[in-house]
Amino acid sequence: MCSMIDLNIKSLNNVAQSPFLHTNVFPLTNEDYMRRCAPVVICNPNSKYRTFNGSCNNLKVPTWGASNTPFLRLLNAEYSDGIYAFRQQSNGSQLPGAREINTQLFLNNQWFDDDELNVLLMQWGQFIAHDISLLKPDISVENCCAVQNVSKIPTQCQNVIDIPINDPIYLNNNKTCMSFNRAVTSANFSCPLMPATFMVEVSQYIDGSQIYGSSDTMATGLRSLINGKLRSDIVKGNQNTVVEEFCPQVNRTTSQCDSSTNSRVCFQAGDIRINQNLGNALLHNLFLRFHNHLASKLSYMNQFWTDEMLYQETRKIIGAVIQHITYDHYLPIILGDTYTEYYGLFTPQTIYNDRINPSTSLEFAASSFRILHNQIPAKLNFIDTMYKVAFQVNLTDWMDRPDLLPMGKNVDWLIRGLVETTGREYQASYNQLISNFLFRSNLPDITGQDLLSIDIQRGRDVGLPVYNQVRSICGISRANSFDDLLDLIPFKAIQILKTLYATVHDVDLHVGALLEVPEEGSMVGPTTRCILSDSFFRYKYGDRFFYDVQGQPGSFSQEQLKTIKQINLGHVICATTNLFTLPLDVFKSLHDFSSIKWNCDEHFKIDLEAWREFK
Ligand code: HEM
Ligand SMILES: [Ca+2]
Repeated sequence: MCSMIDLNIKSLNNVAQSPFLHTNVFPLTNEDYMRRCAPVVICNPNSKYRTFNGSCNNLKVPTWGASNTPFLRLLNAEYSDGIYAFRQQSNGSQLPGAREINTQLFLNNQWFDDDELNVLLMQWGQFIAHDISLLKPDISVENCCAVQNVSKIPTQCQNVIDIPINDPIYLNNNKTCMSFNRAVTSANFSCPLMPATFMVEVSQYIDGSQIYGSSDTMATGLRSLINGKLRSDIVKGNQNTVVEEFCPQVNRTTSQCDSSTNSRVCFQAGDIRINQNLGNALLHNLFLRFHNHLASKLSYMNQFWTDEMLYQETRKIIGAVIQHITYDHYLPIILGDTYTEYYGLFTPQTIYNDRINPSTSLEFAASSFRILHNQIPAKLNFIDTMYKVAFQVNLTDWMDRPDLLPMGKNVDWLIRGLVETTGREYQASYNQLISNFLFRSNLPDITGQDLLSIDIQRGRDVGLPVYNQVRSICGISRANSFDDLLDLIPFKAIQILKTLYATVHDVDLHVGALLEVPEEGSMVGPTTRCILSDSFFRYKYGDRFFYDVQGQPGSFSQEQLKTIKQINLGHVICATTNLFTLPLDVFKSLHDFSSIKWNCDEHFKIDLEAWREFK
């Protein structure tokens, strides 16, 4: 385990880049934190296991990718004062309001075509997002709208979202303000830097930190310390038979849960967002069960293994499974399979490169990966064993309230719902409910929020570069006029952009990217695809513990790798629920239910023989 520093500054000058970015010039600020504030860390190069916070993965720059270190900037910060104030248009005027943009460009664009892909695909994306990124808003003032008339508006409340007077949804509520809290900066971590620098508060590698936690203390608190298992709540049936296992619960009044909602259940996991919505809470619960299931099997096989060995070996397998599902099953659908293969995101074996910075980029976290917010459905289906929709809930009615999950057969019914409900087709809009009624809370002034406006505003908060600049760093020609955008954005949308922005150089990254039409075979536009690929390239080639890297102290044996490569999300579902059958490709729903003949017992069995150790 690491303690204090051993930072080799020289190695920072020698970074390698992904093949997706067409530039060799990167912001100098990327190194400021490393030079001025990074703690000294001494690593054990022989450790077989990852640290919880991600440090010591890169032995030359041990803090790369660690929790509580800054986001990477691919391009310079865009602030009107060069430091922290929101960007202005090129003619010095204010940018169009984020909500104004949503109402003019996106709100009425929703259509209802379904895809053959299912809602589980969306949910996997969010689960991964929480593994690699957490940018916390400064919520020391809860409702920023309430402090707009005070003589000195608190800094984090100075950029609330204006609601236009003719807003189609909020019109009747006399709402003029939507609360927005700016994100905490490195100054909150005793490291004031200029321009504003933002910190990732989770381990940035794809390592299951949302399950296990991103610090030693958090990880220990989640362990049972018996037979390698995680702490859990067992819900018992009538005859005291064990029926279901859930993540442990904590009191709602803790910071983990929003006490303003009238709900009972508050789960605990490695990531504070576990309770944010039912689908996310569901995946967390399945992975907790999966961990405990694998730990039991390993312990039965290797009875002399200690709790620590069982826990760490299981954690290692779970991290590998998450990476395997992400790179081999999820990304080819999102980015296109020919593309992922061509650019080495989908390869038989990863060669680790210690010059690749594995950190999460701001462009990725504050915009590009959030483009997939457009996959979120308005409603979730709970589907029974007869494949009938037992009931339906609005996703936004259950934000921060996972109460439904431990009731009746809801775990089974919801996972069947995610698998059997077709997803939202790629489109330049978010669904109506998430665009208007996100976090509808009991507070009198807040009738609802708009995720798309928040995403646009968050981009400005962290000083994201404009759309045109990101296009060019991605090798797409820089537009000189609005009409040059016609290569990627539909004509009608460009006409509206002209009414909103002063010039084409002012268009926000999130706005331009969401309007782009995806290329054949991919689910996102070319600019988004470039930034997503850049990040997933970093998380793969910059991770010394990536599951198929060979020659490291913790590398899997060939036999073990073979087993991991056979596992998909279907195996996880079969091992942790009462479902008997699944589609073979678990991210695709089958409209014809009679064709679902893939039995859990036959097709989704896991054999851990490769982990048997002979003493
Ligand atoms: C299930 C529905 C989802 C809900 C309700 C939801 C909601 C949210 C909210 C409220 C935020 C924070 C906004 C802010 O204050 O800046 C956020 C951030 C984010 N979301 Fe989602 N989201 C969902 C699904 C997804 C999906 C499917 C993806 C990607 C595939 C995704 C990727 C992200 C990312 C990357 C962030 C930034 C994380 C950070 O750095 O803190 N989300 N989401
Ligand atoms: Ca992580």
